[in-house]
Amino acid sequence: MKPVSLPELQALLGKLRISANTAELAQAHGHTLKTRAQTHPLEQLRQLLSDAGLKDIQAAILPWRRLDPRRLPALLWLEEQWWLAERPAPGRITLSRDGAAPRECTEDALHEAEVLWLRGPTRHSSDDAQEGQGNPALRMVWHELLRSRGWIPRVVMATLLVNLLAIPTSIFAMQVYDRVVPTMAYATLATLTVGMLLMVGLDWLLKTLRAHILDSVTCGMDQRLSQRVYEHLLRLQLDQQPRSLGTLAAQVGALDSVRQFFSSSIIFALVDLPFALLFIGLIALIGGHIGWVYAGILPVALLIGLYTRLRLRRLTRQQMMRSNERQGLLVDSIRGAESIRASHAGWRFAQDWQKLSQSIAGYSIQQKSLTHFSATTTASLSTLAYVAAIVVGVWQVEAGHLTMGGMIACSILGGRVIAPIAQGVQYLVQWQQVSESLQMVNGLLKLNPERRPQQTLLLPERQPETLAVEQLRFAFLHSPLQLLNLPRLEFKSGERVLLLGPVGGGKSTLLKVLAGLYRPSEGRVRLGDADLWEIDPQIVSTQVGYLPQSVQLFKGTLRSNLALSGAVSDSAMLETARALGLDQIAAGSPQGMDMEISEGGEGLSGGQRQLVGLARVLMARPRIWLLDEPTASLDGDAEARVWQQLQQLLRPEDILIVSTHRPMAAMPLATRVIVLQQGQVSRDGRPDQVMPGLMARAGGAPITTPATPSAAAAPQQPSALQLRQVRVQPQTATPAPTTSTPAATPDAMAAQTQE
Ligand SMILES: Nc1ncnc2c1ncn2[C@@H]1O[C@H](COP(=O)(O)OP(=O)(O)OP(=O)(O)O)[C@@H](O)[C@H]1O
Repeated sequence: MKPVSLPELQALLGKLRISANTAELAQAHGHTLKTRAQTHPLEQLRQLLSDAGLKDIQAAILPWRRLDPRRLPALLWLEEQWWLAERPAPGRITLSRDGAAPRECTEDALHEAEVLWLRGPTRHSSDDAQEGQGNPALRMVWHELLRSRGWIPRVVMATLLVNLLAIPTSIFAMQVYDRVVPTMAYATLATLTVGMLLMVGLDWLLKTLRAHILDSVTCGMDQRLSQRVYEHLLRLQLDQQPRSLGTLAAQVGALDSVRQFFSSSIIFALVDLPFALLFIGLIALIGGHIGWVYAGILPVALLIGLYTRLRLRRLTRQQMMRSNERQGLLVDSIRGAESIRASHAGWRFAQDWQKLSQSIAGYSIQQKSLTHFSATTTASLSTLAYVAAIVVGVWQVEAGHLTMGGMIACSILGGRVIAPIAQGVQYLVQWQQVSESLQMVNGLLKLNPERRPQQTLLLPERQPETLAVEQLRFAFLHSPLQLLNLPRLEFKSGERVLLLGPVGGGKSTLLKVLAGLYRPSEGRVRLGDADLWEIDPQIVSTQVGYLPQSVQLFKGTLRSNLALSGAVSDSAMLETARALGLDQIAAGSPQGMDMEISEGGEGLSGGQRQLVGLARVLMARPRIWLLDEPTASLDGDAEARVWQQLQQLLRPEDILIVSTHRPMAAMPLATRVIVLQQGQVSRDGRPDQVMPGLMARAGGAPITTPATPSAAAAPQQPSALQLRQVRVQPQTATPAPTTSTPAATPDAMAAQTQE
């Protein structure tokens, strides 16, 4: 493969909207060709991009069949030349290169091609969120805020009265200075004082009432908002879920600051700010030119707020990103404490933590100093405004336009102007933080839910006879790797399928797609006659049972973990627990089935966790059973028990699809074997057609496997591979033979399937 040609690279960068300086790129290209002529084109490209100042660009070279075509444009190495490949429409690919006429071809024609794929700098979630689709988080907060509007007039009224009470206070001061002090009129003073006491009492009452109303409104709102975000998280299309736990947790938590900001700022905008303007008018009425002093500080304060906000923008973003990373690191280190300890990797994690903390601290210091700058500048500005008001007041008194009392009243009212202005500056500064939080929540809310809202879902009454995929392709969001490419694969009623293949071959991914957990990037999954994604997920989950490769247990009891959805009778649970040997765990605990399980299933062994997961599927008795490595953590006896149970529970019309690296133990059940390699079916047939070839390649003696369920009792030959004792009842009524079956190791299976 030759080094990447410059015109095609420039064209690709242009298509990807990665701005590059043409001269620098050309210079870097020439330099790389000279200095790194012997290195791999990918290495050359990385060096070239780095020399041209293009940082954070991901690059990968992969065979065409591994590329998710939706990730085009990319460069293609075809016919000993680099081409720019684009996909104007599904199934259509256009190829172009400098000096050649563009041409169109089908995806199949590119089978031999290699792809050079580039991806621009990872954008911050907020950048994504700003694109087109509006601001769902903001809409949601406003919707909840205005949902029961009854609280707004009450709070506005209370705040209005509290503000109005400032007027009597200033009038009181004015009267005392102008009337009481010159004449020593104690009766007037007493009346005014009683009046003021009443005002203070009323002020206290109103403020308490307002706080109470606001608290109860925001508590209810908090509940509803967090519930909506959490439910969205639960309904999220699983293949789109962010991989960083830190980001995910932060996205859910970010709503809090948004809500708090809006519920307090709405009062500010509705009452405090208009009142500040009203008070400026009142000051102008009483003190003439003093009003200008307060009117003047408004724009200055606004400028301070805007300037601080602007400066905070990048800092807040960076600080949040680092905080999310640190959160993710914390979660990882708690979950992986054993591995960290065992590998003596603590120092590396501590180092990462230190780096992140240092970076967060750096941003925090800058952030804090900016926030302090705005707060102290506004405070100084307020004092300056007060001094200026007094100076102008003296001048006004001298001119005979203002009394002494009027001047005092103006300074009291001035306090009522300055407080909201200072508050407004803080809101402006806070808004930066809040808008970042909003973008984070948006990042989560914009991820697609499993089913479209308002989608009319199908509710098929008949049990499905088949499960099939058609023209299926699957790739994770933002990944160029096509993990599944299956033109057609059908599973019929009564089939017992073993899914084999090397590590990373796509077995788990296929099972998740079949279970409706991952949505195909292209193509369809058909459950019976309907598209699985058109069927109500409740129906899908009753018809399709899925056992994940690693079973997750949750904080609670053994009972609550077994009956995760709560819809299982006690007798069914006990029966299944007994059949799988789980009753022995319960018997070993004083609380029996109510024995406590900690977060993440701590307290149970790996095998026991797997049994709990299996029990969940067994109790659900689905029509289609999708089991991912169901016995990987079990010993021989437990494994045999599992297959026995499955054999008893499976109805003749049920479909069983099992992914496994230990196929021989499950062989008596199997009626079909599929080998999946790099997301494609490399073999598919009856066990007696597929297995001998596989075993021979794996270095084991060919074995006789049942072609049909009735042939399952046929004794099997032990191979040179690892021997495993299992006792499995054949599917027929014939007595169960005790078989010594070889278990192919993952490595062996990987070797077997190399074409
Ligand atoms: N969440 C993910 N994001 C991106 N790639 C993933 C993700 N999960 C799995 N993959 C990739 O998908 C490919 C197929 O993985 P999968 O788990 O389906 O393989 P498998 O055949 O079940 O392997 P194993 O036998 O080890 O369980 C792997 O190359 C893996 O790197």
